[in-house]
Amino acid sequence: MKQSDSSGLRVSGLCYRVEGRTLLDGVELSVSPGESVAVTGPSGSGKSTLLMCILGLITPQAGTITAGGREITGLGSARLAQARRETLGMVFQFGELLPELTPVENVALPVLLDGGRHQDAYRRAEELLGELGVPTGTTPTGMLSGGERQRTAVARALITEPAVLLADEPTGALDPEAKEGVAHLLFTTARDRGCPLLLVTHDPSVAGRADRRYELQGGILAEAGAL
Ligand SMILES: Nc1ncnc2c1ncn2[C@@H]1O[C@H](COP(=O)(O)OP(=O)(O)OP(=O)(O)O)[C@@H](O)[C@H]1O
Repeated sequence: MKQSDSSGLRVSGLCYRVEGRTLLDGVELSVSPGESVAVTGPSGSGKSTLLMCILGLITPQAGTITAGGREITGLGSARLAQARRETLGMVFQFGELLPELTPVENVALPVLLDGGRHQDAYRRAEELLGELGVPTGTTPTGMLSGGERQRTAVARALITEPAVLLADEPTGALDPEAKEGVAHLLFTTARDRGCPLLLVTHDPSVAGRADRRYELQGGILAEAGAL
């Protein structure tokens, strides 16, 4: 894991409005290294929008975001893309993997795209997939089970040794057994690697695994049960 400073992930005064709707209204959030935070809230309340702001894929109207000691907000597009690649790991609901590539190829891809050595990228991808219990043969990723695909997505998020791990409904497309496996993997991985985990979910049992739980509603992020 690249050394993050003690701040982990820090979101301060974050505001995002779109088409006259305020989705984020002065959101404050800190996640320490090794700590996990789950965000729940009604559909359309802006949970994914919060993650998109942290990823720098959309620009908030106000506020600052610091990840691993690096300020994400206010960077130009090239430096933002670099900061995203080096600092943030993201797991999406449907993995967002290339189905025709093998799991090793999918996991190695971020390193190769960043100019890393082919041999190192493949070796590290195989190691990670082995640790996470995914077959490393020649089977295309699209033919794996849903749980194996999500484990591959977790491995891909981890290969760059991100300072912060983000997940948007990472178990939303899984059956109950696979869901438990992937949720367990995400939370233990974050804790064991000392990586802050910010996870968005509709699933109370997944949210219940987090160290802290928040609800986003009407633009306000508050501790679960406080709204
Ligand atoms: N660029 C945009 N233009 C118009 N509306 C937008 C834009 N971006 C987001 N929205 C709207 O903002 C709202 C919040 O979307 P978001 O995906 O963040 O919600 P969510 O809480 O993650 O929802 P879900 O739980 O259903 O995934 C939605 O109503 C969405 O349609």
